[in-house]
Amino acid sequence: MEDNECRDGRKKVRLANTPLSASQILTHILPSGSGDAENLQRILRLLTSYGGLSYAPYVLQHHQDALMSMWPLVYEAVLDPTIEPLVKVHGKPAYSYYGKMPEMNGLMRKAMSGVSVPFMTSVLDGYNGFKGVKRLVEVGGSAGDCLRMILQKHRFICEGMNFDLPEVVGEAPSIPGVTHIGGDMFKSIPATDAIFMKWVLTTWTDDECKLIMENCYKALLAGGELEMKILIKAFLMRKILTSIYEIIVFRWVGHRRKSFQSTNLVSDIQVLVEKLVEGLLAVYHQRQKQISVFVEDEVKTPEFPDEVGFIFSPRKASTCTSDEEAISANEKANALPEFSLTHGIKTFHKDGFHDFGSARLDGENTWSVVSKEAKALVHLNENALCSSSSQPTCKANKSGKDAQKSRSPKLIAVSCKNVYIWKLDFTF
Ligand SMILES: C[S@@+](CC[C@H](N)C(=O)[O-])C[C@H]1O[C@@H](n2cnc3c(N)ncnc32)[C@H](O)[C@@H]1O
Repeated sequence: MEDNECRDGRKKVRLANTPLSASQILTHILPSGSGDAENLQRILRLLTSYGGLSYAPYVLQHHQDALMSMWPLVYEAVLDPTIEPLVKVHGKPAYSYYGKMPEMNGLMRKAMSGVSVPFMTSVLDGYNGFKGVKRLVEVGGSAGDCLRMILQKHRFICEGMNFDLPEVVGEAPSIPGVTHIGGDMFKSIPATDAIFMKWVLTTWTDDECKLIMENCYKALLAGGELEMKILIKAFLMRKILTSIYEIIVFRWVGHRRKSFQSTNLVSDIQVLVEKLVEGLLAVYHQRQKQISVFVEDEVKTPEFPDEVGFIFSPRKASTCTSDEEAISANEKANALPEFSLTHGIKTFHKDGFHDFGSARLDGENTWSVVSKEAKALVHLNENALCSSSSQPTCKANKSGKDAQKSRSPKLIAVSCKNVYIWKLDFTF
């Protein structure tokens, strides 16, 4: 056999410019016939390049000496949780340490680009929750890849701000329409009308997350001309290398300032964060139990805004529109009742819902399946709620404007095999 040939069963295959399967590659590099093609395939899949990006920097980043050296101390986190292992080894928490090491910082940025760009491609494929947003801040946006992709898809967003640590944005590439802003999310976040945050809260403790979210809330208060309702949507996706990731979009929609002013910011935040944490835990635990649907106590009729492509957003989102247009559009779309928040999440088990998540999900191509399942879920919930009680809201839901007003969605999560959509609506 020539050097540029390999064997595929009985056939000889030329190597040049031909896609090769893992077993074909194996016969060429190990002509004795040994080796495991499936494992080779797995490694190749991990290292596949996507337009020049790959998971390789992520793998390298997690195997740097500086990070590996903390593993022998991991057990000490149990004995003494006051100092994390990385601080014990290097005297600083991770991000402060990276900040002093330009090479580590650069690798971190590349690692995030390698995992985030393909990930965001599939998220943006199915998510339309940015309609009406004009100014968008990404908190902890690293090199700005996610923001760039959001702005490329949604031309109506006039201004993008990538907010990250000064050492990180200092080296970030320039991106049309995006301003890189250095700062500390634990201190303050630039005023804006919407915030995108992905894979940031995962790093921090509950108390730290509360602080970050409180700053998000303040940034929206300072920047948002649209108020009344905070819409939080969190998308949790389980991916190959890690457990559960979070993506959150915060934004104001609707406008009714007077009802907002009557609420207490600190306790709202408290409840909001508790709900977020509870919601994340509920979704996580339910996933473990392979149960598909959770609905909070007081849900009457679940509302799925635009992330699954139906209800909401009557406005054409092709250009930067005026605030008035945005407000009136949002008013129509969000004729929601006064502020109400409740504690506690009840898990909702219903025979027949188990079929959710049974649809086959192939890797990245999950959103259309999620969308279908979400629609079916709405339908099932409406039927279940209307038929199971004499709730007056069910009747109201059947007719036009009243139906909109009677909706008081609190929390709903849909789980599929490896994707979770999670959202919370807070109405003021
Ligand atoms: C896991 S990365 C996620 C990057 C990006 N969101 C993505 O999904 O590709 C977390 C980001 O949070 C940033 N970060 C950490 N501490 C921060 C702080 N105090 N203020 C602002 N950003 C911070 C890091 O520099 C890093 O870019």
